Amino acid sequence: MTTGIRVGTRGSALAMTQTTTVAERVADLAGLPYELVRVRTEGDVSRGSLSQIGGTGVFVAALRDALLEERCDIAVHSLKDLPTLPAPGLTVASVPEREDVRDALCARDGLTLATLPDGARVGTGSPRRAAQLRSARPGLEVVDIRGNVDTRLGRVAGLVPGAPGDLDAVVLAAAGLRRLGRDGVITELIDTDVMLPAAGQGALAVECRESEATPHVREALATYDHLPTRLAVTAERAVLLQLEAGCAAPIGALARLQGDELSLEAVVCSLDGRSILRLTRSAPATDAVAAAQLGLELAEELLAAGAAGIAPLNS
Ligand SMILES: NCc1[nH]cc(CCC(=O)O)c1CC(=O)O
Repeated sequence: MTTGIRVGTRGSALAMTQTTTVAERVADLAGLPYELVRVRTEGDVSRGSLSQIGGTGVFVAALRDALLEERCDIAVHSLKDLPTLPAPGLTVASVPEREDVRDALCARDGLTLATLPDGARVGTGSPRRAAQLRSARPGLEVVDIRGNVDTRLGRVAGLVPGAPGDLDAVVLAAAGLRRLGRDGVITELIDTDVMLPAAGQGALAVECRESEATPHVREALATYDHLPTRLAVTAERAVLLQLEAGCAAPIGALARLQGDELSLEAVVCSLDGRSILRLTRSAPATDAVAAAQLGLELAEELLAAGAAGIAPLNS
């Protein structure tokens, strides 16, 4: 009997493309076949707003259960959706090379942040994006939306034929649009000086059981790991961990590795976008311990500068 790699995935178009890309690469490296195992998550089922569903990791918990119950062998997550606390018995065995980290404006008529008229309605479900949008353009009306990528794009007037667009623009992660082949709708890749992305944005995480017994699978995942990306996201996530921040907190974090130097930037925003605390810190980082330490130190600096008074950190 041949034992292939069972790869757990959510059913959304984005999850399916991400997972298929990873599965093909891992299977190729391991020299084994693979099959996809579809898992429904609470985040896909519920229609409530993300902040209403509450708790971290609504998209992730069901996949982790499937791993622990041995219904699949590896699971692919968007790293920014992965709770900062590890799951007992599981390990993030691979963090592949990151896609574009930026947020993308998808507007009607080619409009950009600079050219959207005052009063324009811009959709996002993310308090981080909402706050930074309000800060960049106080005249915009930010509208709370959710749903998968196509649902969101369909809300923009004239963007998706036949969809009743009631918004002037939406903001989505460039990475997701690229992976879906939908980056043609992007009218502006928002500079990270204007909008700092979420910790882990644009990166994927491949999780497996700590006790995963197949050496070919373990080795394939280790080979697929991209150290610069892993160091960057480790630092970014350490900021959230140290701030005890929830997944809906208005916080951005972005690290970049230049040579051996890891440069980490983080922002904490008030929900109305009027107070923005943004700090940068660098340190030599060649391993995950040093990267995590950098994130921890930047979080302490943010707290010392009053982060807890600016934003609802635990939301
Ligand atoms: N929270 C949903 C989610 N999780 C990951 C991505 C995009 C891809 C990525 O950041 O890797 C998205 C959609 C979005 O924010 O536009």
